[in-house]
Amino acid sequence: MSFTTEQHEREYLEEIKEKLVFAIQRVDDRIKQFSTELRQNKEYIHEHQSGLDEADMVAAGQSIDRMAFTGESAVARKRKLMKLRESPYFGRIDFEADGGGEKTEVYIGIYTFFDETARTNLIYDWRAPISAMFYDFELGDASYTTPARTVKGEIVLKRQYKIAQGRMEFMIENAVNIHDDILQKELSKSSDDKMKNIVATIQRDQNAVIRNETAPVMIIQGVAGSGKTSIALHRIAFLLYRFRESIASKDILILSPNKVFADYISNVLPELGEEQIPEMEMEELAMEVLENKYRFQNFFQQVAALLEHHDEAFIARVRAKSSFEFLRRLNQYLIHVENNYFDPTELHLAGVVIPFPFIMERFKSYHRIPMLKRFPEVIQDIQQYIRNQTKRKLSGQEKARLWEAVPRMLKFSNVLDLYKDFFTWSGQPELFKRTSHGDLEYADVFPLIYFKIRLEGAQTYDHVKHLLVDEMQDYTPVQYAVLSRLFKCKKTILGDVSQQVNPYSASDAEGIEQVFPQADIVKLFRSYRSTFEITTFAQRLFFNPNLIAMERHGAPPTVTGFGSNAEEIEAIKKMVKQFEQSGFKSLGVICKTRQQAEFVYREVKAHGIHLLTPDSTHFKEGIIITTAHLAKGLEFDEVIVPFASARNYQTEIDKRMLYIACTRAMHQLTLTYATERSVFID
Ligand SMILES: Nc1ncnc2c1ncn2[C@@H]1O[C@H](COP(=O)(O)OP(=O)(O)OP(=O)(O)O)[C@@H](O)[C@H]1O
Repeated sequence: MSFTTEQHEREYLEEIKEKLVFAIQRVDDRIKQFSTELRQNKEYIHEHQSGLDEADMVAAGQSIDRMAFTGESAVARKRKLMKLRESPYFGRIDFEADGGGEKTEVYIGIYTFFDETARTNLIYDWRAPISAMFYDFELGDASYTTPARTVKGEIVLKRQYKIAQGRMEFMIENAVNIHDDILQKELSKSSDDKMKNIVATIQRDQNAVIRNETAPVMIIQGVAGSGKTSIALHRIAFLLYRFRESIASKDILILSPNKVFADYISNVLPELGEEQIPEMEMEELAMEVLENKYRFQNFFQQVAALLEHHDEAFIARVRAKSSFEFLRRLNQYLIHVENNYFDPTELHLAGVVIPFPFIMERFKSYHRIPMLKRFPEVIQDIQQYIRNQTKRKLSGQEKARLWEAVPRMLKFSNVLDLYKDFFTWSGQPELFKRTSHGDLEYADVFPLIYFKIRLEGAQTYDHVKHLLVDEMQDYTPVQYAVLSRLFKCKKTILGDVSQQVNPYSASDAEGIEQVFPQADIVKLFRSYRSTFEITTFAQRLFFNPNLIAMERHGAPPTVTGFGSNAEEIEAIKKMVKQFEQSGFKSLGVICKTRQQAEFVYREVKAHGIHLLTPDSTHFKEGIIITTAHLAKGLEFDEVIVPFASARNYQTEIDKRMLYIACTRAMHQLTLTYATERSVFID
């Protein structure tokens, strides 16, 4: 790149920064003006309170609310401008539309910056239609689509910039495939904080997912570190921008695996200028739909039970309830119930005989209403039948008799009883068992909810306009059937089938597609998180022939054996100390079980080390000791996996945990064991 080009860009950056400073001043003045007016209005109301009638008070209140809202928007605008001043843009394309139009210089940043004096867009939001070309095309023919039309033309120049604290660190002229240099730089950085935005380096296939506006259900199946969660959050930011008239952050819901993960990703949308979206865990949803009427085991407890004891009967129960076949059987049984469990008898009331076929026919005619909710309709029809015969209204006592007789014609009155009956009907009563505490097993919770929805109905979540489901592999077809009935909105569902924490109960994209046949499936094979060496190591645990590892190199993972656990712990303590001097910012010590994590925590305990358990609600920076289950979705510069011994990692579920733990490492991975190493890393 010529010196003059770079010099020119640096000057242009200064020009833009000046304009930003000027814009910030103007917003500041407006904010001051709003707050003065607001104060004056409040004072006026206070002073004239006695002279104002109710209507005046309401009007004054509304005016204050309006002013406060406008003031808040100005404050938000100022925040965005301040951020832009630090890093105004990261890319530029010069585009010539076909038909001899003018060349447009499109500088792309995290937000729009519109120069009100010149009435031009100085910076385009990365989500603007024209900005899509930055991600989709290199130099040459290009096009972009607006809601109204497709514009074709040519990109004649393309540049990338790294601007931090208002200073241009470097710029790259893109004659060929651009993204790799800057992407490599971004990926090799240390990470000490929560998840970050990736707007400057979104890849083409990722961009297609982010900007997909049409899919009613979008399933993203991607290998570990392929950017699924990042993409899903950028997709939400995109949808909030594209459909800003009809969708706000509060209308989106993310079903997240746990509170730590929810906290870990909570920075991304605010960084992109959007508000955080509401979050819920599956268990919270279950509790809400079941109206807190049942006590049940949660998913963490189910997985812990599977890890701690190899109980064949328990595994069989979990496995049976996670198949698509199970959902099919539930549906078959519901048809059986519909056809056989309402058994009307002839009724004698008010001197009239109501024949049972009439009652049956009325009951069936309401097949669209859940069975347990049909009685009011059927009873009303019977009353009408009697009125037609007797030409009089029924007495209170007669009505009470009807209300007693009709519900009794149904062979059950309680959803849980019916759910238990399902197992008798299917000839497998042994598949229903409560935990040793008398709670429902986790595997029964969503089938029970499914029955509740079908038999009693349930509240729906119509206020949710987009549902995001992360870690899709951990949910069963029945869970998806429940989600499809509760949430009628569009959905983005993402996960990685190799990262199941419960191999007996997991879904892949094709399985989920059976519940959502209208879904678009996208598969991502390029892994960005880990060095080539770490990805290659993890591939030996679960080989995916389609996976593409980043050509980013680092130290090969090490596997170190010790004579005893005590020696192993001493070595881990040393590694933690070394980490503190290493220049890395985050370390995850990832164990198989909670007990092991607690043990390491007690042994290594030192200032600044955090233990994450299923009860934790926040992600912590620095050194974290936790389990593979909880570490899922997180990442660390360095990962230590203790107790990688033959005894500790021997079953299928153990292997999954090991895989999850290893794939959390970005730059360095160390496994330790005492006596004999696990066969999985042999
Ligand atoms: N286009 C990109 N530019 C820069 N960084 C990226 C890009 N795509 C992904 N990354 C980085 O790769 C890492 C993994 O991303 P993310 O956590 O979203 O992946 P994931 O597929 O959800 O991972 P996992 O399933 O293993 O938890 C993150 O550090 C993310 O910032």
